[in-house]
Amino acid sequence: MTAAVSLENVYKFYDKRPVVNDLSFTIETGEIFALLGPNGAGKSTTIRMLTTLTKPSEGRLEVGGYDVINQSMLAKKSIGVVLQQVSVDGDLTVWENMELHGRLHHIPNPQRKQKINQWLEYVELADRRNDLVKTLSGGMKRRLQIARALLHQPQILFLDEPTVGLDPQTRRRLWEIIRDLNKQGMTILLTTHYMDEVEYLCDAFGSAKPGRIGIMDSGKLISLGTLQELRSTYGEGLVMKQVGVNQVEGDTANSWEYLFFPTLAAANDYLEQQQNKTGMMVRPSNLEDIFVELTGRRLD
Ligand SMILES: Nc1ncnc2c1ncn2[C@@H]1O[C@H](COP(=O)(O)OP(=O)(O)OP(=O)(O)O)[C@@H](O)[C@H]1O
Repeated sequence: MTAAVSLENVYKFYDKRPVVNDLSFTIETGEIFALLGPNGAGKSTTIRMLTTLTKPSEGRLEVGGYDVINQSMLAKKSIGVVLQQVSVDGDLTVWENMELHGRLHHIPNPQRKQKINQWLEYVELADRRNDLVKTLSGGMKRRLQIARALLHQPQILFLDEPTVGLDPQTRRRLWEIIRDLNKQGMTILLTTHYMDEVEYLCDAFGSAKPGRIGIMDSGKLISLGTLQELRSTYGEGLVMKQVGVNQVEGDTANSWEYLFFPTLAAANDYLEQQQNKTGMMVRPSNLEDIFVELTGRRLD
């Protein structure tokens, strides 16, 4: 099976500094893949290269089986893109924004009209079709961006931090949409800072395969696998040990040492053997623990 997305030894330099540093991975057709990492890790640059917005300095990138440099028109046709910045035009109506995108992609009438209706219904914006986009909430604008990205029937959807700045209910709504699209067979690559987003979207749901998680830091892919694979690799059981109290801007914060164990039972056994259990606790490990272990810092 052809990979939906593939990167081979990709580099991007800004002022001779590698912000993407020898990145290689593939995403299978129908897979959901989350690229996770702190600010400046190189996630957006990776998406920008895959969506033909920025050229790689070195390496090969393919989307939908097309080389993003030499077959950029075909590559562009196979992808839908939702970028961090809300890119819909506030002075046009919802319908006009969709119409403009449909015309840019040469979708003929009446198919265009039918598709616009279909996707506006899907993201529950049909009743707002005649409203100016600047009157929509942040979540609605994001849903419009998604509807617009889907209009030309792409096989792969790229979402760069799709839920940043949205309230919890709206984030959940978007997660449902993303999950449903993936269930329908859409390949999805998203970037995010949010652990709960990754855990929710990459969970095995229904009969679907769990999504994979790529952790990036300083331009490099430092870990790759399903949540279960990452937990098996780094340890499913965790002992948290209080090692001191930090002064943070006049406030105090506990400082913890994390000890990983292959299983929760092994973590419990370790705790049992300790003479002084003060300041120690055991729990199953989660994605954030693994991230902290790998990068030595927390996400924003
Ligand atoms: N056009 C540019 N010129 C110079 N440096 C850039 C440019 N675009 C990005 N960078 C730098 O590249 C690095 C990676 O940025 P990028 O936006 O890809 O990271 P990110 O993981 O998406 O971060 P965030 O989560 O904050 O969006 C950063 O250090 C950034 O300052």
